[in-house]
Amino acid sequence: MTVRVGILGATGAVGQRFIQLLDDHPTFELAAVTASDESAGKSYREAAKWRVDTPIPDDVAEMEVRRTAVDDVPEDLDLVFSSLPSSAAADVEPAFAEAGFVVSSNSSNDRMAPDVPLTIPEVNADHLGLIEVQRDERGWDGALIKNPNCSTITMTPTLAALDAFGLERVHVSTLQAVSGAGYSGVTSMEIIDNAIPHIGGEEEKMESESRKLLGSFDGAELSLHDADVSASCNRIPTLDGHLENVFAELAEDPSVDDVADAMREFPGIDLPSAPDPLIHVFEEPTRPQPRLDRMHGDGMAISAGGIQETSTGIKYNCLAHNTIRGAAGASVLNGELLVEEGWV
Ligand SMILES: NC(=O)C1=CN([C@@H]2O[C@H](COP(=O)(O)OP(=O)(O)OC[C@H]3O[C@@H](n4cnc5c(N)ncnc54)[C@H](OP(=O)(O)O)[C@@H]3O)[C@@H](O)[C@H]2O)C=CC1
Ligand SMILES: N[C@@H](CC(=O)OP(=O)(O)O)C(=O)O
Repeated sequence: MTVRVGILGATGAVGQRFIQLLDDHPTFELAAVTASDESAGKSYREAAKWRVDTPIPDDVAEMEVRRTAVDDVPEDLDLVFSSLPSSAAADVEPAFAEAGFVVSSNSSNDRMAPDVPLTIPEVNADHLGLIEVQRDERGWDGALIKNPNCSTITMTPTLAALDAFGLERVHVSTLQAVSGAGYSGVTSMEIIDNAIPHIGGEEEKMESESRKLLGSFDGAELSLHDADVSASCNRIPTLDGHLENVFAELAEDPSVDDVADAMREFPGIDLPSAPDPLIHVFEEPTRPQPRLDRMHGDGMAISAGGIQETSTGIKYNCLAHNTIRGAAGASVLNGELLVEEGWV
């Protein structure tokens, strides 16, 4: 089966990751790339400042970049990935869904909308059922689904594993790579020899998105998980890979081994881009590390380590590649789930 896909915002940092991940994909065939009006009409090679560590695929390099508008992309696209700035995505994505396109988006707008599935396939695939609610409420033939923020997606599979012991409260502190801010997001003068203890909006996203992902869907309505989540977000001078220190309080009192087993055995999913295992648990207290561990499972695995008991529960570290598992790879995996479950 071949699924014809397009990418909205294909020339940007996340768009380039999409192109890298879709090259030689077993199911998805890239049929259209869009960007801003300034790039439209150019070849992809001309329009994109290519910064990914593999060459631009030859066929993509010669593709013409289209305007990001419903009437400028082929009508027969089966699935559209979106990596637009959220300010542009807020109008564009609903217009595509209304016109009948199924949109798998990485942008932050609408992630918390009650009728928009926010999905990590291994954690809450059943939330895709919200598409029916969305179509009823909005009168759309297409659909809009989201993957979470990169820092949220790094910790949430480990929290899902811990929920077997009754997740009650989470404190998390992040050490986030500069690529999360985009190529020009932080200047070298700001970040070299430094750490910046604030990332606008990030803490609120981690606190709300994680509770939606871990929440339950009864077929009509989604309830947020009861856990209290508090985040503190920091930018550090790594290139890729967000490392996070998590402190969790649980209803039960599992041992370190119980927690490690629950993470190791947390089920993955059988989709082309899914890692196996989902969570790689290290015994060494000095792992995971961004440079050494961000490419586990081709950049799609979550790494965890340093699991210890505390006076109130459990603490550990976790890590994921922020622009692969945390961005383009997450949207591609959601696209694969949409195909598998018959929404595309
Ligand atoms: N989860 C994560 O870790 C990350 C998520 N993100 C999110 O992904 C999205 C994209 O980020 P990133 O790739 O860094 O952004 P970039 O600025 O690198 O790329 C933005 C893309 O959107 C296009 N674009 C910009 N404005 C418009 C517009 N008004 N209409 C149509 N197209 C437009 C650009 O085209 P052109 O080249 O012509 O300007 C480009 O293709 C953002 O929402 C960001 O927050 C980003 C990084 C990491
Ligand atoms: N804010 C994230 C990246 C990002 O753009 O997140 P979001 O997808 O929520 O907009 C970071 O700085 O690492």
